[in-house]
Amino acid sequence: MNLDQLKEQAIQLPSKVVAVAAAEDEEVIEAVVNAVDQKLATFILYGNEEKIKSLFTSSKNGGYNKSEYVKIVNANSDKDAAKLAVQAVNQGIADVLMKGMVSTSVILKEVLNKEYGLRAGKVLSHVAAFQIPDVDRLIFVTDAAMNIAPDLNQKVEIINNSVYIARRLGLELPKVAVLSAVETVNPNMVATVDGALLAQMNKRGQIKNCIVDGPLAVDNAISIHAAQLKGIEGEVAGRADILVVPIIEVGNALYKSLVYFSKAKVGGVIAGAKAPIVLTSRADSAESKLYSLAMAVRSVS
Ligand SMILES: CCCC(=O)SCCNC(=O)CCNC(=O)[C@H](O)C(C)(C)COP(=O)(O)OP(=O)(O)OC[C@H]1O[C@@H](n2cnc3c(N)ncnc32)[C@H](O)[C@@H]1OP(=O)(O)O
Repeated sequence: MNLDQLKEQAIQLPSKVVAVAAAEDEEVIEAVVNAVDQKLATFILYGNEEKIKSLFTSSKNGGYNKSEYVKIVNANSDKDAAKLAVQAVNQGIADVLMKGMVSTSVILKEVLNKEYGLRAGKVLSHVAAFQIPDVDRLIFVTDAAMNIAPDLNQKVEIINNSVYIARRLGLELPKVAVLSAVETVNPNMVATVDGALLAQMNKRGQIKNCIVDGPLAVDNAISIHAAQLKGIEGEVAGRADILVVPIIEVGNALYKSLVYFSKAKVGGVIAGAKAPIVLTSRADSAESKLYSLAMAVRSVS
């Protein structure tokens, strides 16, 4: 499966309503126009109404002629836009939340709001799916965007969320590599200890529906040759589908390196909430935002 096939599958599903927080951004509007044209979703756009309309009328987006599929709701600030969009999802008016030109922490704080947010009693975490040139499968990376320095229990939930998304996308038994700098346990490196514990928890049935191994370095997680050179055996080494990073900085650097150095395509969602949340980086392309929307639609249906 690649991201275009994923998008095609999502298009076949009943259309979903997406609430966008602070939609006044060219790439966001381009993604919205593409999604509407491809019948992927309909939208409620929260933000500066005037700016949003002017972006629609810019030549690239071909005029605001999508009113049947796009509703605009004026908001006085980014925070207001985030709050209104979150509330729309909470109230079931929309099925998916999408971040526009609002900072990640502002929208996530609204998502975590106890009164009107999207908590579902689980850890929320980001799952990104990469289509990398010369790699024959999607590679999932988690968590590059939400949990800053997760502890062992949070890592269990981060794995569960990523496995849920991978399975929704058709991977029956995802192979999960818990990343560290080395593949042996070093008590001074928490990530190696957590990797070993998570692998054991998986063997004992405490983490289900996947095969977990760790600690593994990136090379022996994704390259069979590298794994063989180190004498690392097992079903995950060299064949990992999901890479679990120890801290957000590692995930974020891996995410951006794949996009900028390897020309990877990416889609991503936050899982574990009442509804999927599309949280791409501001610099992500309109295409990437569309893949993220497809991933969200696919994971909610
Ligand atoms: C990948 C492309 C996109 C990007 O590049 S994104 C850029 C990088 N990402 C970021 O900057 C966001 C990093 N994360 C954060 O800033 C913060 O963790 C975040 C999500 C805003 C939460 O911050 P705060 O509101 O300060 O959180 P806090 O620790 O004080 O907790 C407040 C309440 O929320 C809860 N909470 C926090 N993170 C959670 C999670 N992941 N899942 C479920 N619940 C969570 C936390 O337990 C606490 O609950 P309670 O009030 O004790 O009931």
